[in-house]
Amino acid sequence: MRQPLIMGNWKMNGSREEGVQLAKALADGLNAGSQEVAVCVPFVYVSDIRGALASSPIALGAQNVADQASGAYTGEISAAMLADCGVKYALVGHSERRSYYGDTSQSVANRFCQAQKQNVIPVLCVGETLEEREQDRTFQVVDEQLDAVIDAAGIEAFANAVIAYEPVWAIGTGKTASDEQAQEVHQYIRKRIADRNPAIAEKVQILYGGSVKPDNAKGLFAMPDIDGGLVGGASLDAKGFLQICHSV
Ligand SMILES: O=C[C@H](O)COP(=O)(O)O
Repeated sequence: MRQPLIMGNWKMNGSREEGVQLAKALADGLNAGSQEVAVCVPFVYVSDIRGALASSPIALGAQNVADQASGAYTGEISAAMLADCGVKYALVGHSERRSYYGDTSQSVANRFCQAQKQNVIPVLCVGETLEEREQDRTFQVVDEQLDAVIDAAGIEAFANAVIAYEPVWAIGTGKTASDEQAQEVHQYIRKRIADRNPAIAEKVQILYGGSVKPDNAKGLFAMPDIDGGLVGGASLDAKGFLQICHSV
C-alpha cells in the first residue's frame, strides 16, 4: 500500500510573512490522516517556513536543486545546502524549469542524482505539452523524460524518489486531465518502471499535477495509480489546500 502524498508548490509567490502565515494555517488545520503533506517553498524562505512548521508533520520541499555538488555556480542552490536546511524533497524537471530556463533531460538527471546523494528525495516531474498530446506523443515524451533519469541514476534509485505526472496543458490553465486521462498515463509510467523492476514500481509514488482543486481532487486521488497530487495555484490558499489534503 503506497502512502498518499500531497505536495504544494508555491512557485514564485508570496512574501515571507504570507508564507509563514500560510504554513501556520496548514499546520493548525491539517487533520491527522494516512497522507503525507509537503510544501515546496521559495529557497529564500526555507528557514522561515521550517520554523513555522516546526511542530507539524508537514514536510519541507524545494522547487529545484543544482545539477552540481558545489563550486563556482553563481545563483545555484546545492542539495547539501537544502539538506542542511531541513529540506526533505526537491522538485526536478518541473515543466516551467524545462521550458523557461532550459533544463535539459541531462541536467534534470544530474539534479536528481545530486539530490539523492544528500538524502533529499527528488520529485521527478514529467509530462507532455498540448501539441505533443495532439500528435499522440504523450507516452513517447514521458518515456524520454523518464529514461534520461533511469539511465543516469539506475532503476534502483526510484526506490527513494517520487514521480509527478504533470501534463503541461493542465498546469495553471484550469483544465484538468480527466480522472481516466491521468490514470492512463500513471498506469503507463508504473508499467514502464515495472518492466525494469516490479517491486520498485509497486512502491513508487506517482503524483498528478495540473489544476488540482478542492472539487476535482477526490476523483483523481481515487484512481488506482494516482498516489496524490502536486498542487500549484490551489496550494496558496490554506482552506482549499487543506480540503485537497483531506480528499485522500
Ligand atoms: O507544480 C505544480 C503544477 O505546476 C501544477 O500547478 P497548478 O496546480 O497551478 O496547475
